[in-house]
Amino acid sequence: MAFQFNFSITENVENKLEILSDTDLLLGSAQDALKNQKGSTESKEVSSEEPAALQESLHVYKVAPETAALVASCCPKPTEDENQNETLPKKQSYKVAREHNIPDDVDKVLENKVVEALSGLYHVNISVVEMTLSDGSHGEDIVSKSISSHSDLLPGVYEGGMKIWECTFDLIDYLSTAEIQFVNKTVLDLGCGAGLLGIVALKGKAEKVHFQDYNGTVIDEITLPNVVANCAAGSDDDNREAGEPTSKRLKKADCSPGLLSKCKFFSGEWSEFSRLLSSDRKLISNYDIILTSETIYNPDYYSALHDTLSKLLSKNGCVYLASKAHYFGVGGGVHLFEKFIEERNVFRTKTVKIIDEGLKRFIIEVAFKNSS
Ligand SMILES: C[S@@+](CC[C@H](N)C(=O)[O-])C[C@H]1O[C@@H](n2cnc3c(N)ncnc32)[C@H](O)[C@@H]1O
Repeated sequence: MAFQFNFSITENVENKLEILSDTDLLLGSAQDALKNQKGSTESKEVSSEEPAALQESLHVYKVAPETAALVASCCPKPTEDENQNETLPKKQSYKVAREHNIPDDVDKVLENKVVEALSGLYHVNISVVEMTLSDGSHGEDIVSKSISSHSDLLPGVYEGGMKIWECTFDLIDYLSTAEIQFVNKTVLDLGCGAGLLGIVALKGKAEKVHFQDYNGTVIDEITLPNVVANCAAGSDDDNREAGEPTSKRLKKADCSPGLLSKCKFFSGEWSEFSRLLSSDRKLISNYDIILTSETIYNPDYYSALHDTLSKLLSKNGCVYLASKAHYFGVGGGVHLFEKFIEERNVFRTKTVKIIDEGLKRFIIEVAFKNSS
């Protein structure tokens, strides 16, 4: 596959977390640090063939040859700790799925994190997380790989979970205005990244909420801390009204064990994840609601995604999927995914919202054809 993901480097991200469009990059602080180190001025890497307006709205840009070389060298090479699936092409490596334990001492999860509030939800400041991980000594080393390749998507290595993507906020809005009920439901936030969708379900009194991300680093450093921050005593809505300082260092999580015990956290590639759930009877493997945002950018993953949805969704369950119309440079998008679904003839889809500002975005519902 040709590697064409890349994005612009934004300035002005220090010490603040904003709702990001896909031209924004949360690696900002760490990248600035790297820039300063190199004493160089990074410039946007865009194709001169794209119209200027289009370039601005894209998060994917043509990749420099040295980046392509780096991505190519990252992806196909199997490493000792990566699972090699016999049924998959030999050259590709896929992350084995695993469950991440919630530490007994949840205070530790928020150590060295800066917690901020946005749209009534707490989340850790991602730039700070990246700074702490950018020395390359941390497991998957996705921060430095992402920085050195100038990319927030490295297929098979890093799938973008460190950043909060725009459609997450579209789906949060939709869930609220459509008054989607989570009470007593089992919910999966698939490709969760920051996990804000699952957190909304948790706050909506879901019975169980599971979070899945490709990268274990994302789960440990971002998703789990975000869930803990939102479960923390005193993090109820009353404390998050306008005027509240948006950034604070939580010294003590004081997390409600009741809420946290409803959650489970998983990393790994989708086929591996659904296999893990199906193989362990202690794990729920049928969800009433699956929430997923910005996960259909890469057509190469459609088969695994489709099969995972069909294995994990309960018979009368519903998937709420948020996506851009099209992911330039990567090739995926709503129409291609809907066509894929139609051909498989397992699910029906319904567009429930179109957001027609900037790059067109969609919320679609996916349910089994034979459901009631
Ligand atoms: C672009 S990010 C979106 C993150 C988050 N949902 C949001 O909207 O901010 C795509 C997410 O899908 C997950 N993902 C993408 N491809 C995957 C694959 N083949 N297997 C497992 N997870 C994958 C990644 O973990 C990543 O977090």
